[in-house]
Amino acid sequence: TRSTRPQRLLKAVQKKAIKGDPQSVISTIDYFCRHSEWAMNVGDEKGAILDSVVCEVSPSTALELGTYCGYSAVRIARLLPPGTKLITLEFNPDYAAVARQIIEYSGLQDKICLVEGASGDLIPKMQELFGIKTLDFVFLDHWKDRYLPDIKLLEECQLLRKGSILLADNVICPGTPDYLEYVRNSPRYESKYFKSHLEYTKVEDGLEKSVFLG
Ligand SMILES: CCNc1ncnc2c1ncn2[C@@H]1O[C@H](/C=C/CNC(=O)c2cc(-c3ccc(F)cc3)cc(O)c2O)[C@@H](O)[C@H]1O
Ligand SMILES: [Mg+2]
Repeated sequence: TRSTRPQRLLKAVQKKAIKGDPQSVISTIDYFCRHSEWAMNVGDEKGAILDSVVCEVSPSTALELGTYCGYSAVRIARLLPPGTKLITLEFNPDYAAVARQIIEYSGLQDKICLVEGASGDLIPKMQELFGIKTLDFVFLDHWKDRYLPDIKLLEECQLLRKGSILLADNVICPGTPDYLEYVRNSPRYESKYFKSHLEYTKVEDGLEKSVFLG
């Protein structure tokens, strides 16, 4: 049967990227998605904004919702201080399998904990599963109608503390209107929009950075 797009993306990484070199894996994926097949990675333009927020927060505990092929997991983990880990949740086993191989190829497997499962099931178990109290940084890039219910769940599970940073992809395209309305109007968040473009295109998109105020 025909290969899937994530499998073709993985093949391009294994063929063209330098093993153990995260930047080379990132550049190879961006080149493939710009010149061969578009894929829904956060991409290089929004990725640079993601990088700057990760560097600014320098999180001890970081969570990503929606691993897909692992592109943003590699982007985030390559910037994490030694001894810190990114937890990334992915509920599609085929995508998780590709992501594991891309993460391993980049050499960052010791800084990334990829957990297969749905955010709604795993978030309530995070403290016990990973021995964490709260999260310093959360990157949201999974199903757009799940951003709002999942941050409400993070609040309920007391996984956010005063100063926790949420960074959400695609708040314009495909768009997350209910999430935006919530973080921009809730007294519990201070929100800021970073205008950019949909990965590998000229279409407007952006990231929303929200600080939990406790
Ligand atoms: C059920 C909710 N919980 C979940 N828990 C764990 N993993 C989840 C979950 N939802 C979805 N996922 C996974 O996250 C990923 C889903 C991402 C959804 N992203 C998008 O739809 C998306 C879509 C576009 C886009 C933009 C313009 C277009 F014309 C076409 C597509 C661009 C993006 O940057 C996107 O992120 C998949 O790997 C999926 O298996
Ligand atoms: Mg996205």
